[in-house]
Amino acid sequence: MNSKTKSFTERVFQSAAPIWEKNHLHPFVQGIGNGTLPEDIFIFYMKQDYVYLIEYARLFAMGAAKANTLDTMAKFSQNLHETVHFEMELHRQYAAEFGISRKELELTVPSPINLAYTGYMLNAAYSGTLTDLVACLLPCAWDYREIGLLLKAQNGDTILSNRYEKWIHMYSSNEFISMSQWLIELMDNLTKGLPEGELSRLEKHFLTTSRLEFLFWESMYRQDSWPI
Ligand SMILES: Cc1ncc(CO)c(N)n1
Repeated sequence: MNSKTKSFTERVFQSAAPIWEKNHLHPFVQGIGNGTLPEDIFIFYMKQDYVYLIEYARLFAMGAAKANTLDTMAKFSQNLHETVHFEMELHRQYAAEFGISRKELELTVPSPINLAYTGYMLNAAYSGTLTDLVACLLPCAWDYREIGLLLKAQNGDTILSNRYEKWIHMYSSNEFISMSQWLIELMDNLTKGLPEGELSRLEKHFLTTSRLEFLFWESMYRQDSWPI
């Protein structure tokens, strides 16, 4: 297949495959799937992910501001709403189970990798186009969907007795799947006919945030925070 017949998302799905495979096999991800991930590690992650999602939601708000059509603006606004009221509710529920208040969640100090990840995306989004913004966002939404579906398929009915069932349920839900599908289609529409120079810049964003996803899993597993 040459680059004329391959869509941008087909192209990056292939080039990011080795990174995504590492994400899917990561002991953190596998530990969610089979329920063996230690609770203290999961709590550390939930708190970090909560503040990550505040910045991720901000990217949707910026997407609305940069949108070129009213439909696109409406979709970004819907995704912002769903992230804040639906996805982050998962974190608030787990936190409540673990006796962590909403305030404490919100006051979590982002770890170095967390800050590197959101900082990279925010910088690309503030200084770039809507297409740069979506190229950065896409691996977050798309690979979580891959992980949600994979863990569901790998673990069958045992998921029902898994303490992380709600997490798996969230990322394999119809709402989450259709949100990431919309981003995939938007990305293909935005990149249609772009010159190779621009496509490779956008691919770099996609690969960088895919690698940051890996580093995020890795650093949460180790519970990395600031050394000083
Ligand atoms: C780090 C990270 N990436 C992606 C998602 C999916 O929204 C998430 N919750 N956290």
